[in-house]
Amino acid sequence: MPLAPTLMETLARARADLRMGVPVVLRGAGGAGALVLAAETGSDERIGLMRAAGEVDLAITARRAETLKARAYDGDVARVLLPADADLGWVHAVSDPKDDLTVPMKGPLATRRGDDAALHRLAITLVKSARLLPAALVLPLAAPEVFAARDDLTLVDAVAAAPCLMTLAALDHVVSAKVPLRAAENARLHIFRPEDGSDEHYAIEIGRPDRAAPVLARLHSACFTGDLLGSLKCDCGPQLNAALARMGQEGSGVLLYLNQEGRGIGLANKMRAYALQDQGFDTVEANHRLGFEDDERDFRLGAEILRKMGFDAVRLLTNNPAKIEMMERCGIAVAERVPLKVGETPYNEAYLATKAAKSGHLL
Ligand SMILES: Nc1nc2c(ncn2[C@@H]2O[C@H](COP(=O)(O)OP(=O)(O)OP(=O)(O)O)[C@@H](O)[C@H]2O)c(=O)[nH]1
Ligand SMILES: [Zn+2]
Repeated sequence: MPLAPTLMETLARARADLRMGVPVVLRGAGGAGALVLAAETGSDERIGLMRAAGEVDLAITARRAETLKARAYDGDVARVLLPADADLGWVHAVSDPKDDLTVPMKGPLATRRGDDAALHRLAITLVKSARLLPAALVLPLAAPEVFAARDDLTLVDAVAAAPCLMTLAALDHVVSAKVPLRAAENARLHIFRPEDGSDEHYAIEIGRPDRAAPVLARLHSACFTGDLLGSLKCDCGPQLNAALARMGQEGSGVLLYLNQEGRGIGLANKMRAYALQDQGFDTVEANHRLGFEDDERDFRLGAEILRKMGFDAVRLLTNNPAKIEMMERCGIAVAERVPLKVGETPYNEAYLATKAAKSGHLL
């Protein structure tokens, strides 16, 4: 049925449903499946209905389980059993670390072992890609198709979805036009749109860089607080301006503005991480307590956009060795690293020191 949504399009629907607090159905190997509800957006009523239908687990990441001192028997995932009186407040307390210090969970939390956790893992991948807290309620279903049809829920083929979610979606060049900038009057803005319905990304091309030589390039990840508000908590705004200024001085360059806010966890989760930093945790610890890895960005994206624009070698403006490694691995040669040390303030001194100590940032 060519008019029916493809798997990738169904996944985009599933993400939108989860963000709204609507459950989705996964069909697993062998025909059995699961009903999935994001912990962050689920309601007491829907949780109650799920519990009435069977035994519900709360899937969390091993990172979050570590903070909660719960055993993760499934490697990167833990399946927490719901106590008899578990309600929405309990679900939020397990999935959101905001009150960990003031109202510690009365543990120990019991976790499931044995059987297969593939659907729980996929549930977490889906809620993460919806930029929600990485925690999901999962109810096993014997007949997923029947369940999905009854309540008109999005049905996802979980076996095919797992590899699909690992694959970088194709990017379409939508449009480009001149945008004269303070830093460089001869600038063009290009818009790239991923075919999986996720956020668009931008490229700012300064001058007409020679495609046969390494281009001065910056892979900038969106930072609403730093880029737009002038936050002193990070160095993003000054880095953005300094990179464009350098390209303007040299007369050519390309700045990719990647919509990977908060190192890929989204602005709401980044603000949750900031709130944890107010409690004394550093930038890496805060991500871990929320259940995320230090850095959830996919830098294949940057490489793909560069390639689409005709570049295969860069002089990369960065202090982050992971970006250099990723570029090389994706087939973009890094002819030179150009350091970008600007924007240090008393407020971001500890943040920059943590990045150097824990994420290997070059000083
Ligand atoms: N999760 C999280 N994200 C943050 C925090 N502070 C800044 N960010 C995000 O981190 C990203 C910064 O990206 P980049 O400017 O590429 O920084 P980088 O990885 O250190 O690399 P270079 O600047 O190239 O050296 C942006 O997406 C910010 O929104 C934080 O405390 N927690
Ligand atoms: Zn920032």
